[in-house]
Amino acid sequence: MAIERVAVIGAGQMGGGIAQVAAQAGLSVVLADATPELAARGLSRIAAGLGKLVEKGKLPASGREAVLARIEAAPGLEACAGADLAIEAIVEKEDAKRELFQRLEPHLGPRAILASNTSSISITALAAATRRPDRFIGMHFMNPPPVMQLVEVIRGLQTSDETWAAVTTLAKRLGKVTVTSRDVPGFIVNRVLIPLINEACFALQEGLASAEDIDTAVKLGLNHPMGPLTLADFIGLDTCLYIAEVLHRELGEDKYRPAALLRQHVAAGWLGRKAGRGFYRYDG
Ligand SMILES: CC(=O)CC(=O)SCCNC(=O)CCNC(=O)[C@H](O)C(C)(C)COP(=O)(O)OP(=O)(O)OC[C@H]1O[C@@H](n2cnc3c(N)ncnc32)[C@H](O)[C@@H]1OP(=O)(O)O
Ligand SMILES: NC(=O)C1=CN([C@@H]2O[C@H](COP(=O)(O)OP(=O)(O)OC[C@H]3O[C@@H](n4cnc5c(N)ncnc54)[C@H](OP(=O)(O)O)[C@@H]3O)[C@@H](O)[C@H]2O)C=CC1
Repeated sequence: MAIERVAVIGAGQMGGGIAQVAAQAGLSVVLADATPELAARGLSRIAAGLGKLVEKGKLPASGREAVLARIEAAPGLEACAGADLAIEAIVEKEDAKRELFQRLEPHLGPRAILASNTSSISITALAAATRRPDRFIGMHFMNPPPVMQLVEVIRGLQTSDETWAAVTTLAKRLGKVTVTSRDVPGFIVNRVLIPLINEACFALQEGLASAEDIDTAVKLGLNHPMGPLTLADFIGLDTCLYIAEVLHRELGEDKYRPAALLRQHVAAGWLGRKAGRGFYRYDG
């Protein structure tokens, strides 16, 4: 089935980025969040991101307007009616996601596909909470979605071949490279990344070196674009903790236990760049 109209639910850093990518590829997009303010905030972040591209001469000003015109920012879920695909990008909590899908489904047509951008939660379990488990799939974009090439496609036990083919084709139309993962906690990327970030938190907690030196060592020593603590701040420390908890609980091995320092930062509300403070401070 061809996908022309996409709804993105959750206008945070990922939802906004996914909406932007879809609109840049010519699709019609609804960006929904709980309140008008949150939906509008998502849209203004997209406008700012596109503005950077105009400044760099990579997009004409008219192109920016055309992309923005394809995105409707909406409070609530009613505006998602008519979507061929709904991509959920709300907080990384299973209960919240299940509840959202149950509220969303009555607004969608019977053939619409449901996708979750979850970083770690079982697609099979989320699918089972809906009435269309065969048309449910994981579509995991990387942060920031407009820049990163990869989309992980995660098949739940019930995902049909048709759903997989439609979503993989769409991801390619969005200019992304896809990999397909089985539905195992953390999938591919976070199975590898979150233990790295968590280990950096343990290293900091143990006083192995300063945050700056841990980051510089990994950045320059391994040629990563960002050190792991900077990357954790960029992802959001709450999101990193929730993913680490899923890995620990579901894979059942002590090696995945989240560092106490990570828990403490989240408890303090130091959630990273989006909160103005994480392992580092971000002014303005
Ligand atoms: C947690 C999970 O579940 C999974 C995950 O996502 S894990 C996290 C994965 N992400 C990463 O690992 C990111 C690592 N960091 C990086 O790759 C880089 O630091 C970064 C891309 C984030 C920023 O790179 P940078 O060079 O410092 O920034 P910047 O120069 O502003 O942007 C880089 C390019 O992206 C483009 N860009 C930035 N924002 C953009 C936007 N909103 N829309 C379109 N293009 C954008 C810029 O135009 C620029 O392009 P050129 O190089 O061609 O000029
Ligand atoms: N950050 C990252 O690097 C990546 C994250 N992801 C995944 O994407 C999803 C979103 O992450 P991210 O964008 O970083 O998170 P953000 O915190 O930036 O955004 C989440 C958005 O969803 C809203 N929201 C939260 N709970 C609900 C709810 N119950 N109903 C409706 N809206 C809600 C939030 O509103 P409010 O601000 O009011 O809470 C916010 O606007 C998570 O599943 C995460 O694991 C995937 C890849 C990378």
